[in-house]
Amino acid sequence: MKTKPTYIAIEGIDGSGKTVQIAQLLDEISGAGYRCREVSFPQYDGFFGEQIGAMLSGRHSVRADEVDARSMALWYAADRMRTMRNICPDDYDYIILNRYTLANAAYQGSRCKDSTPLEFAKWVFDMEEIEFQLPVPDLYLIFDVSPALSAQNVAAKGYRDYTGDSADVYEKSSSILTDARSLYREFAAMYDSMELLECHENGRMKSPEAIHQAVMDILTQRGLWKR
Ligand SMILES: Nc1ncnc2c1ncn2[C@@H]1O[C@H](COP(=O)(O)OP(=O)(O)O)[C@@H](O)[C@H]1O
Ligand SMILES: Cc1cn([C@H]2C[C@H](O)[C@@H](COP(=O)(O)OP(=O)(O)O)O2)c(=O)[nH]c1=O
Repeated sequence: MKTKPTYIAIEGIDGSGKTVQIAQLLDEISGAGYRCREVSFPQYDGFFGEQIGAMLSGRHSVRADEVDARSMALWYAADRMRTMRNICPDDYDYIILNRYTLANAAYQGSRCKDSTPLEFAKWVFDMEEIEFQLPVPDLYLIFDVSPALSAQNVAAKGYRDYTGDSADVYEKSSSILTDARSLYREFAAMYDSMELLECHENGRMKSPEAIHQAVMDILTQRGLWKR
């Protein structure tokens, strides 16, 4: 008997196509008769996520690119704890996470001044997985795109409640995006439970269909998907 859902976290820098692909993945999973849902982080309408959105917008007195990395990571971790404790794992076969703990390791790790990014990542995983006892994903699938494509795709997003028509403070920072992308690539090379998926070719996005097929191939190869 299945005891827990399969948790798949989709990661990557802003505008890497996570949300577009998760919609297709959910269609495929539910079409095959499995019970599934998406959980997206941060939860901008939640108690902690509302503050995160205000800090990301750049219009708050405290900005997300000025708060120290550990304090900022705590907000995101608290938002995850509040959200995940209200989800009953028995209700699902698959839970698809639109960003998760690894986003904290990559983005805040790229901003951290008091330790190396890898030491910081260990601190983040200890906080979220051990101290907060959050479920550990079966797979972190990291979408790789260049910062240039990221900027192009973010510009196509349009209005968002927390930041209006403008990009948020991390999306506006090419150094945060470049460093977070490098860290994602480093993590993918280091951990078996993480895998990089190149979503671009010759300076352009691969088609949504090609990326979806690659996602399903990876899940199949890892024994996480059987139609
Ligand atoms: N494979 C793709 N090819 C072309 N454009 C894409 C592709 N995937 C996403 N986009 C564009 O990028 C924008 C941002 O995608 P989205 O999935 O919201 O990114 P993320 O969730 O990673 O921030 C979309 O609105 C769409 O315009
Ligand atoms: C979930 C999460 C996001 N972040 C960062 C990554 C993003 O730049 C920012 C907002 O995430 P997100 O909502 O994915 O951005 P978007 O508005 O494009 O959907 O927060 C962290 O630093 N730590 C985290 O744990």
